[in-house]
Amino acid sequence: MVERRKPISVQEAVSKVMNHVHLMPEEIVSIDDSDDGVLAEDIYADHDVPPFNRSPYDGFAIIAEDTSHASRENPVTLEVIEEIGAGDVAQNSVGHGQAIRIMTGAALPKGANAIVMLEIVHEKNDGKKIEIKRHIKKFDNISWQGEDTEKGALLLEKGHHVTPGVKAVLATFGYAKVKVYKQPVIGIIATGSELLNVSEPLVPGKIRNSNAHMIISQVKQAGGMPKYFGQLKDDLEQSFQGVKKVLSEVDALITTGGVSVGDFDYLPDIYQKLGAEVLFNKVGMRPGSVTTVAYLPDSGKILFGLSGNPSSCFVGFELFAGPYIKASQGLNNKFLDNVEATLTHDFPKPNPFNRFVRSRVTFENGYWHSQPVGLDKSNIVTSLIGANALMVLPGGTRGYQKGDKVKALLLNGEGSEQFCL
Ligand SMILES: Nc1nc2c(c(=O)[nH]1)N[C@H]1C(S)=C(S)[C@@H](COP(=O)(O)OP(=O)(O)OC[C@H]3O[C@@H](n4cnc5c(N)ncnc54)[C@H](O)[C@@H]3O)O[C@H]1N2
Ligand code: MOO
Repeated sequence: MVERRKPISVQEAVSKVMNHVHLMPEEIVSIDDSDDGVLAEDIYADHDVPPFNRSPYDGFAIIAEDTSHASRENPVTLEVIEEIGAGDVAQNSVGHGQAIRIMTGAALPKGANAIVMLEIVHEKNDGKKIEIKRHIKKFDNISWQGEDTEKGALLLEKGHHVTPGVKAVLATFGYAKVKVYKQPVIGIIATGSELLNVSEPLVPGKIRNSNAHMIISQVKQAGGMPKYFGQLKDDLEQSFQGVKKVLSEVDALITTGGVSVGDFDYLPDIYQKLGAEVLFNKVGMRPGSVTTVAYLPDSGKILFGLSGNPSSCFVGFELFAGPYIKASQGLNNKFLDNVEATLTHDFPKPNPFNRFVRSRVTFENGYWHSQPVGLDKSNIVTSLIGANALMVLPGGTRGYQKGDKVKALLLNGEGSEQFCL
């Protein structure tokens, strides 16, 4: 008689995983090697931005009051005394009746209190004089020192993801090198005697291994460095030796398949032989109920036993392995974002467990809408094509109806600090 496993809640399973996160060490990398990394230091503004008052336009730096009576009929004429480009500092200060020709980004010359754009002046005498036919207000068109950020401001806290925008900020403050957390190396092993490599032709009884390739990209998306060790046949001793061998080369290991209660589901035996502590082996969710997570107390490494069924494997990764990888890399926003959405179709399946339905969410007329994609079965692979969210349908109901309000976990969102169902 096979042991009956006792499911724990998804929330409980997530906290068990989070209580076993092993934070990666810090490293210093060059700014262009920090893409998609996670900051291991706070970033403060060590100077004002812009660092000086400057011109946002190509034009002329003038004293605004000189134009107070200017009009179409009565233009004011100013003498151009100098020309400066971005990077230059004017030698002269602007006096009454004078102007300095200035290019975008150049420092505002002393004496000037407004910039007038090139397009609205009339140049005369080979550019030695300009005519202005309207009143220019004091402080018009000045990009002020510190208007972007002031010296001393905390701009980014450690644990922030390095995005292109973050890199612009790092460069602004002279971070040629930046402290980030090392990427965890995540080992991947697919188990199952039925598995063929992607390049092999189909033969009766066999299927191609899709999970490994899916997980490789999920690991990358989560910020980890995938290391794929290939496929293992359903043989206890070989699988045990295979798993044991790769453990020294990885920070965490993901296997797929072999976690259920079948005769050839050897992962539970392998965990036992390794002396691992099983954190859970059944979760109150569909798909992915057999997701198993074990922990090696000696090395602090975690073992994710994801289901072999493609959709279960996908969901198990997104709920548990993805947040673990992000947290081990120090990322604050480690969990999937969620939005409240309106269900676009009836979903009549009764729900004993929480269901995570592959869905497509869209934002229309100020509201999120969530549409299930494909068949909601754990062995289905094609429903993963269009899914950009996992719609959460809490268990214990007779199903859901079009128009019901549901939560949807965004697969491509920015992430959230809290796990929220
Ligand atoms: N008596 C019971 N049987 C099953 C239970 C149960 O509670 N009692 N749970 C079912 C559920 S739910 C799931 S999900 C599966 C999970 O099984 P495993 O995680 O042990 O996975 P396998 O048995 O190895 O494979 C399941 C399925 O997925 C295919 N597979 C496996 N690996 C891959 C891969 N890398 N790429 C693509 N497809 C893969 C495999 O051929 C099987 O069809 O167990 C139920 N049974
Ligand atoms: O674990 Mo299975 O994925 O519930 O369908």
